Amino acid sequence: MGEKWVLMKTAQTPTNIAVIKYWGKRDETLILPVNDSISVTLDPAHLCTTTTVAVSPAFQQDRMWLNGKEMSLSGGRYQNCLREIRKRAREVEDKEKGIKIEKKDWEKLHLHIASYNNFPTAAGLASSAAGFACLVFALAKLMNVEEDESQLSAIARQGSGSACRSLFGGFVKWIMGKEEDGSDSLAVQLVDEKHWDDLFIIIAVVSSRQKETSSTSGMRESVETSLLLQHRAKEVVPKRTLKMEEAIKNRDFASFAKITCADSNQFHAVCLDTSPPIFYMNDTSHRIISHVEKWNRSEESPQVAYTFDAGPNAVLIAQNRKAAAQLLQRLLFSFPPKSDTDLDSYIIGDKTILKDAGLEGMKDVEALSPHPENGSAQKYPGDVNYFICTRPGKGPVVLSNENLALLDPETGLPK
Ligand SMILES: Nc1ncnc2c1ncn2[C@@H]1O[C@H](COP(=O)(O)OP(=O)(O)OP(=O)(O)O)[C@@H](O)[C@H]1O
Ligand SMILES: C[C@@](O)(CCOP(=O)(O)OP(=O)(O)O)CC(=O)O
Repeated sequence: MGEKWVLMKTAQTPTNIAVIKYWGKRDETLILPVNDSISVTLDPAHLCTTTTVAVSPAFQQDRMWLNGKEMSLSGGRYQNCLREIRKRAREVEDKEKGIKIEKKDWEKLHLHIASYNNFPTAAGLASSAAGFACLVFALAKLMNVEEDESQLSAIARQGSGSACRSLFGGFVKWIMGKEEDGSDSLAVQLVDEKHWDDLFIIIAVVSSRQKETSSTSGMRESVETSLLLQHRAKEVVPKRTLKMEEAIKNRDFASFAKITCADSNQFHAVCLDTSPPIFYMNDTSHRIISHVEKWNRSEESPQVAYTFDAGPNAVLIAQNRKAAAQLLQRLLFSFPPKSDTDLDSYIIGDKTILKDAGLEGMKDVEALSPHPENGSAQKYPGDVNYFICTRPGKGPVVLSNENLALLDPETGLPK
């Protein structure tokens, strides 16, 4: 194999937000959780990872570039994913390019990987979930791997637990499994993204000053010190997961919202029950919860569910566009942008919701009046960095348009 050919594949993968949280491992290396979890996949049109993987006999070593900067692949999580996917690589033939790779060649051939997140990395928006899912999915396509998405999810899981849920669109369950080798700890799709397409999601990216504890170390500390975590994993989550599956199947928003909020709150209670306690939410997060709770209580049935991961950002799931438009009015009244920010950069993603909310410019935001149920007309300009408007979305796809590849087809280096 002295030739200079380069063979590539590019894939795009969504991120996801858990409505029943994964928090705690029973095996740190294999990344096996102490409970099942359920998530909704977010529309990749607004939040996604694109990854190009390439193989060539000319490559001297495995290399990776994340958002244009070369990074090390020596970490255990990357090595585990690469090893597991290489094991499953099969013969690949591209007759047009005159390339033939035998199964055994994959052991010696090196890879180049370039990845780009269209949203901030390591900012509490689950970049590791989309990132590892995309890496595994793209490599599986390049290497002609036979395994289905669930089996690939068990590999992505070894990069970051929550990544296993990004192999599917719609609503996804990560089954914790029982086997010691982790072979049955994988994700399955509950319903696809079309099943409940009324839902609309608004993410408040909340400004935070302090550096948070990473999910990995936070959950390790919770497993070591929180009795509430033990109770949650054994008694609460198994029952809650069944109820959540029912709510999703029946599109029962009242039940969905109740369980989603309760589970987010219990996850943060576990963090407080950890020694030393971990604080992921801040005053702005608490204010958003209080707004949503008051509004839901003032209506006949809940309009919005909230959930927070290991950080202060609020993910707000509205039962439909109408509720989302009303939510946006409420949010923009209390959390307007700073005076030097325009609405166009403050509301990103699916901006069509602005029109539904009657908010075409800053003057409409300034004209908003307080909502009676809130009981406070106080404003907090600048406490939210920006809002991302999105919806439940589809799972990973291969991008066949070569122009979208992140590596040069001749050199295999970043474009
Ligand atoms: N596109 C990507 N491809 C491969 N790895 C990625 C990618 N994006 C992020 N990662 C990995 O994930 C790490 C960031 O994960 P981290 O858990 O700190 O943040 P996050 O996932 O954005 O936020 P959170 O877990 O709090 O929601 C990066 O340092 C990198 O190792
Ligand atoms: C709060 C969470 O977002 C925790 C996610 O944890 P990670 O998947 O980031 O942790 P590692 O498996 O150690 O990489 C809840 C969830 O996504 O279920």
